[in-house]
Amino acid sequence: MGMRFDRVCVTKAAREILSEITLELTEHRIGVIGNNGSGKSTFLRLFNGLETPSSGTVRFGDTTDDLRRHVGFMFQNPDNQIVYPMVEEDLAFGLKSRKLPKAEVTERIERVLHDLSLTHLRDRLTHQLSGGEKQMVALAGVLVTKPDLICFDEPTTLLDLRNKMQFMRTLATLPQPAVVVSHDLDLLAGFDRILHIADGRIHADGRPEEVIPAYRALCEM
Ligand SMILES: Nc1ncnc2c1ncn2[C@@H]1O[C@H](COP(=O)(O)OP(=O)(O)OP(=O)(O)O)[C@@H](O)[C@H]1O
Repeated sequence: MGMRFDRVCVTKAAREILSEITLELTEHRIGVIGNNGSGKSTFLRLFNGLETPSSGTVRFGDTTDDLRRHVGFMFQNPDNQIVYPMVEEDLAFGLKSRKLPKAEVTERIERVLHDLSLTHLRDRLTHQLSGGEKQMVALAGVLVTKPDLICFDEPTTLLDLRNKMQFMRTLATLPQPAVVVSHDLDLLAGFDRILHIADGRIHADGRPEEVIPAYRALCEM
């Protein structure tokens, strides 16, 4: 099961931000690259309904509804994602609407904190965390919901080398497919498919060993 974009356009303030995007995405790891302002974040937000197309359709499998239930989203800025004062409360928040038994909520939180080596942050105040710690807590908040697919918008920008490596290990072991927008081209090198977006269109679409060097060459011109 994958995402399908059919002739998707997004227009804002009378300007076309994304134009006629038609794609079927079934690969396990998909990277999205492109210059600032090219439309990458707008494209990614379409995956879970944070953005709606001005025309065209976005489907997960057969459904256009309830994309948010299927698709988890990690924001570029973790402050957009963390809402509760305590880390543990914040992680439980994402599970509230799912009406899970309390024991399962606790078990999921403990497991994710352990897997990300974040157990020491469980009782910390979220507003006192460093940027990188917040980014890791935001990742934990996505993982506890066990989405079918996960979108990451610039997930490593605030991370130090240790946490970046932790993130990369986590990404490598995630069972779900993931779509990652990043300017960190090394992060995407081992991916299955890379989309290069330029001026709101898919400029190139293929294997990283083809698309990334071509993008680098364009940037050097
Ligand atoms: N609400 C809005 N109204 C008008 N223009 C917008 C709006 N949201 C985004 N844009 C414009 O759409 C374009 C694409 O923005 P987007 O954030 O998708 O780019 P991006 O490729 O993710 O950029 P970056 O790499 O800098 O994060 C930009 O020119 C931006 O200014």
